[in-house]
Amino acid sequence: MIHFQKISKTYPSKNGGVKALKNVDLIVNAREIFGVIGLSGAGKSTLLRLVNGLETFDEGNLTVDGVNLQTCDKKDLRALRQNTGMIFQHYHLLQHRKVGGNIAFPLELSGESRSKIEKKVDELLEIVDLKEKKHHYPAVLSGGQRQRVAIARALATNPKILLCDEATSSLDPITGKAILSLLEKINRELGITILMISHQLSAVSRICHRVGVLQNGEMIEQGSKEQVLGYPKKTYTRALIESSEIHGKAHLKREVV
Ligand SMILES: Nc1ncnc2c1ncn2[C@@H]1O[C@H](COP(=O)(O)OP(=O)(O)OP(=O)(O)O)[C@@H](O)[C@H]1O
Repeated sequence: MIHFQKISKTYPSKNGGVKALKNVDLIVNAREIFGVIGLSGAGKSTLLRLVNGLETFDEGNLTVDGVNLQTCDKKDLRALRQNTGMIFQHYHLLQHRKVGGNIAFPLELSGESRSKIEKKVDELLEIVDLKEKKHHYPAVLSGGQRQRVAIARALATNPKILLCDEATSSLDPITGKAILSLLEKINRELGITILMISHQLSAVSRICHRVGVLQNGEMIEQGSKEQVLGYPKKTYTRALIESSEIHGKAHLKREVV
């Protein structure tokens, strides 16, 4: 479980600081897919990066699978990072390593034996359906294939949580859907909790169980996907939906009891 309690974060600036997050309360339950939406600059990336300690916060309390981010030591933080995979819009693969080498990288860092690494790499290639590309360099892969490699690499250390930063935003709609289906499968079959941020409401609407809406650093609304996207309470959320591809999608309303 990821538990944000009254989290605030200000970046220093010449004009007295940019308030990126203001008193954010949020619970992401174990094994759910939670999506955070909001306009550019709303604070989505900041919120995501707090979860694995890539960013720090000023006020509040954040616990991730029982680890308190404010009080934990370096050892706890290392363990938390092993337990938390992350994927990005632009994949961030190591260009000089082949697909197998990219997936092996986190395992090499954690000192696993060669035989264990080989076995795990093959297992992960099977999950992301990319066995035949093991000995290819990232440069010769399509965007969707690169994202599959990034997903396999993120899963190498058997994380319980996967953070997705605009994971499908650079992909065409069909490839994006295939990646979303893969994320859904990972959530369902491996029980991995997924926290995703996206400006594509269609991506969030497709796979998330619950959704939160950030506006200027404030979490203004959160609830089930059907509630938030089908029956938004806030004008800001309504405007986001009306300007998106999901506007008018009946399935969001039908599913509300
Ligand atoms: N390292 C930084 N230093 C100063 N200000 C920052 C820094 N990172 C983010 N900000 C500011 O914090 C606010 C929130 O940024 P953040 O990147 O979290 O938003 P976002 O919703 O992810 O935006 P986008 O969708 O454009 O990536 C913005 O006003 C941004 O300019």
